[in-house]
Amino acid sequence: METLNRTEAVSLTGLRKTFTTPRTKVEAVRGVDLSIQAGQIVALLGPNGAGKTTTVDMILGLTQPSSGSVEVLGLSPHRAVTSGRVSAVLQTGGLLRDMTVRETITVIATMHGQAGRVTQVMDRTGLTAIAKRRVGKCSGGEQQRIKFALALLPDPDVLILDEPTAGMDVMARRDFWENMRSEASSGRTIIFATHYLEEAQNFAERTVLMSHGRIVADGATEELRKLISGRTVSATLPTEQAISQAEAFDASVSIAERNGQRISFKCADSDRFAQTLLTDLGAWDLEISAPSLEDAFIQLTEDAQ
Ligand SMILES: Nc1ncnc2c1ncn2[C@@H]1O[C@H](COP(=O)(O)OP(=O)(O)OP(=O)(O)O)[C@@H](O)[C@H]1O
Repeated sequence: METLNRTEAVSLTGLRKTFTTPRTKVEAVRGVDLSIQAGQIVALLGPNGAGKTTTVDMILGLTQPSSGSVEVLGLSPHRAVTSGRVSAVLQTGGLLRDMTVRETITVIATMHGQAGRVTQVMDRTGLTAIAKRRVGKCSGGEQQRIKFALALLPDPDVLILDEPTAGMDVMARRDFWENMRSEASSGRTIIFATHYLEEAQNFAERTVLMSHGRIVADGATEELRKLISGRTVSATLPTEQAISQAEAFDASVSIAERNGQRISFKCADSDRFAQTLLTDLGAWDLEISAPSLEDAFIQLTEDAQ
């Protein structure tokens, strides 16, 4: 049945999860509202303990919210997952070590009634070359690729990945994301949790930053990248004329803060700008700083208001 939200892949409303143990209460997710449209690629970025896994688990129906609601493709998580329209690559969840790679893919494919997709999925995930290898002999990165292949078997509309490159070296990470890129171009909605800003930058069009169970900011990853790539250069300048000349250095330079002759400039090319300040404009006490991820996001949210 068509619903009004037919272009909405995931909708989270007032989502909360509190884990209660005999000793403590952990508010893992503290009121998350999030709407992800079909076809978007979204990074859930945040440090350890931010609540990313708990959120992903609620989207997949693996954990029940304490309050709030989750809809996936207009369905309950359970219905969306059992219909094969949503699948996931999770941090936990074991593979059987004694089976070969091909056996693993074939068994799960058969269970889903997708035996015809085994060869295609193995080719697409680069597993054909290691088809006869026992899973227990596969590297961490190869095992992640197997999980990725299993997630692709039902040909899902929504693919959720919880730190999919954990345990991979740099090369394996690069290969993995290249693969994902081609999956994304086929119009799937992809949501992935990561600790790495770089992964969000390289892959997601939208980044949702979580911290302490809340969404701290939500915006276009490109905007974030621009904010992060800029630098703040602070220096004391001798004259008003030197300050004006510094401001005219290039179009990216602007004054962020001024305290007498002590000025903080924002700029794109900090190395060249700093050199000009010191050698041509007689500046001293020069400091260069990069905005932290949190700083950048605070600015993003302020800009959005
Ligand atoms: N089953 C549980 N029982 C008690 N506390 C839990 C449980 N699961 C998660 N937590 C706590 O909830 C908080 C959020 O954890 P969660 O795993 O969602 O964060 P995360 O952002 O995914 O972190 P990581 O990047 O380390 O996976 C943490 O403080 C964690 O210790």
